[in-house]
Amino acid sequence: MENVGPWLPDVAEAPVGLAVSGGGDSLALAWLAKRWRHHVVAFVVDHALRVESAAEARLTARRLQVMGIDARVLKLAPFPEGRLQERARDARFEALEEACVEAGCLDLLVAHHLHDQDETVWMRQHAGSGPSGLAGMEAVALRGRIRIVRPCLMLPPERLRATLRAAGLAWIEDPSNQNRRFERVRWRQDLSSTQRDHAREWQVAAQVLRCSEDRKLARILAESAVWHSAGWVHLKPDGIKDNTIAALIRLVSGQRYRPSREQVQALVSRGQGTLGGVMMRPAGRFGDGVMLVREERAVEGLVAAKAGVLWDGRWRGAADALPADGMIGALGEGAFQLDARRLRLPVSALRTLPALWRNGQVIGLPDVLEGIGTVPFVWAGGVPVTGERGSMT
Ligand SMILES: Nc1ncnc2c1ncn2[C@@H]1O[C@H](COP(=O)(O)OP(=O)(O)OP(=O)(O)O)[C@@H](O)[C@H]1O
Repeated sequence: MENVGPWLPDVAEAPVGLAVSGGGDSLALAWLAKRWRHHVVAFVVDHALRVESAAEARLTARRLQVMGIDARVLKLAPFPEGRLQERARDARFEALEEACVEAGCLDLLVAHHLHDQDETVWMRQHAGSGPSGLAGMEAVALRGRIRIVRPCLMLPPERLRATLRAAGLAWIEDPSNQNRRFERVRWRQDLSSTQRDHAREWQVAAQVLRCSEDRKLARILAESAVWHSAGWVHLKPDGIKDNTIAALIRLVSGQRYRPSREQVQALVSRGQGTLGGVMMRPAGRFGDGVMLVREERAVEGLVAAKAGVLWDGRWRGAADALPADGMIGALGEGAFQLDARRLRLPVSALRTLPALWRNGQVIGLPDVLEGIGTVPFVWAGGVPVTGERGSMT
């Protein structure tokens, strides 16, 4: 576990979180984790997509308790039709992140193993991914307010199952893991050991390349980009390159995914425009180069001002300052009486800041507007612009 640390001390206030589906891999990880530390807490997500899922989640929680592990079942609300696997994964991670924060966990262990990694790399190679994709899943990655840690990434699944058998423990076989409708399942069943070896070679080579590209990107950004606490970036002319723009679009939009290479190239050659929920245009009164600002048309609508709620994937309201009947939404029209010039902000950055609304009126400005804002909002964009990967170090 040293390779994927550093770890907080093993204390009750900061347990390590375990994502346990109830399948063999994650149950084996839970069993091993309990031997490694006293203070762990398991989260079992019930996607509520199959009738048996609630009973399975309860059974898994019981199995974990028998191992001496505190287990909590997180039941997901129904989600819309279409892109089922992707939606389920996103909703699962959101629920897991929320539960980790509540339980005081900084780290969440998931049980992806060597074969999962082979399949990921193989599928990405087929989809024409560059080094960033071919480098596969990271052993350590930041996601929102937690670290996702994959300690089993170098272990074949047989080892995990053998651990459970040796301990005399049972697990659940999810029927969707056999459903050949899903591309991953087909590769899981069909990849030969030679193909898996190829995938591992591509992965290692891509990881080395990705690391060095990440370092270069960090250097260029340090020299040419200025991040402003109101959620926008000024990028000097030397820094205007495809990879910097792609990374900054992801940062400013609060989204987890970068836009495609082709779209970024087209934007860079146009010199201005919108992409991925971000507007890029000449920096004007702020100097040479361009500014990247959240696109007003793309911001999320009003959300109820509940404790810790994330708005627009970018801003989180501080709990005790939010009135129960308030809503969080873009400042938008509420900005028209404010002097953006005096506040030293682009108008578009001002309009896309969060504000507290009630009955169509702004009742609280964000405290990033020094001197006039009173409502504490913290930047909570999901990923850092570089260095999100453990392999950077
Ligand atoms: N319903 C769930 N609840 C909690 N964690 C989950 C859930 N589904 C997946 N995970 C976590 O994400 C990891 C990867 O998910 P994936 O769907 O590939 O695993 P799985 O097929 O459920 O297998 P297993 O539980 O045997 O790892 C799991 O190992 C587990 O750590």
